[in-house]
Amino acid sequence: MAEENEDLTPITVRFEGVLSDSQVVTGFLGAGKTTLVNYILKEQKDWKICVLENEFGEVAIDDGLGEWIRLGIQCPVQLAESLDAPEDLITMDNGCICCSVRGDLVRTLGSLAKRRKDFDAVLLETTGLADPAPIVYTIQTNPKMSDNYRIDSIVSLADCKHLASHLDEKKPDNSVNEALQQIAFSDKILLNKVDLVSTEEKDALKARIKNINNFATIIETERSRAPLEKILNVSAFSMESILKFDPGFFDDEDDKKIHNLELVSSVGVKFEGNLHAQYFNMFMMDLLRERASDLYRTKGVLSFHGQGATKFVFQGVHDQINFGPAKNPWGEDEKRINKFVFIGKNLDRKELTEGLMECLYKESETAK
Ligand SMILES: Nc1nc2c(ncn2[C@@H]2O[C@H](COP(=O)(O)OP(=O)(O)OP(=O)(O)O)[C@@H](O)[C@H]2O)c(=O)[nH]1
Repeated sequence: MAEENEDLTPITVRFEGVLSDSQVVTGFLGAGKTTLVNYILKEQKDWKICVLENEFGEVAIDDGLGEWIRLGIQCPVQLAESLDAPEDLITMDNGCICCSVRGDLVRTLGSLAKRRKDFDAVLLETTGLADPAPIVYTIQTNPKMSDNYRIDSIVSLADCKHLASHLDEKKPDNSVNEALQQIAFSDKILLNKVDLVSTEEKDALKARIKNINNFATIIETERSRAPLEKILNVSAFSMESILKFDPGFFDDEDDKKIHNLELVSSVGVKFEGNLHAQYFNMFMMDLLRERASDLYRTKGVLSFHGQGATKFVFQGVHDQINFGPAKNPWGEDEKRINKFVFIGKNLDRKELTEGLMECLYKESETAK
């Protein structure tokens, strides 16, 4: 607790190299997360990476506790200090990362922040049963965290052989299907263990994943060996990344309807015009009040009436939304196309589209 209150190194500039990237690696039990982490540590030579692993297995079963284990910092240059010292081992309060570990994550990342010069990035490997949302919340909502870390991307391992059955699993009322949630949250999905399935099985799973999260990039892998440039330092989570929406995302609506067997799906909405700031705020407030728990990810690129060429972007996880101007304004000849992405449960495309279009600014409103 004492550590949480300690001051961290002051930050002068954000998003310009002083922050450490943090990569969240998630995926169901046995999907290949550790294989990915080992592969990254072995193959990449440019970054000093610190790995945090949240174990929830034998330790948890034995004594009800899990542990954040700092596995070590891998770097091209030998570090002076050993990270195997006992004080580097941080014990969780209780249970799984998605339930109660936030305090420990803050403490761990907080103490690591003081040694930021020793590493460039943090890899957080969740347990196979973790819901990634609390990690995102922790890093984004705690100022000490958001001043020191930015989430580069959420990478999910999908086991080609077993994911479908995990997705099919019916959970008791009100409990989440973790496998589904991990897919819904991800920016990058590694379709792993392709060696164990036929092309047809693989394609079927891919279609199903796209139906849940059509926004994430899917990369087929064996032994988690994804091209590093596609998964590291990709800024896939950032608000700016939403400006790089796959143009096809908004077009193949029919395709998404066909397989809509899951409750979780992705909906893209785009239309031209300027939004009425007040109406849009009201729309979002209502939506989040009623549906925050169903909305895993939201992203948007917006043009507002009265804001000149400023392009706005937002991205959110449940009810926590980051909103602000994009790095670059609207181009002189650029059409003011607003784009929105929603990934969540029970999404109604028509309702979302109509609700958003009602937020359009109409010239008649200032005519009087
Ligand atoms: N056939 C095959 N096996 C793989 C592949 N990738 C990983 N494995 C194996 O799958 C098993 C589980 O891999 P891990 O990397 O430990 O999976 P994990 O997601 O970290 O597992 P948990 O920590 O239990 O959640 C290991 O025996 C790996 O060697 C693959 O592409 N093909």
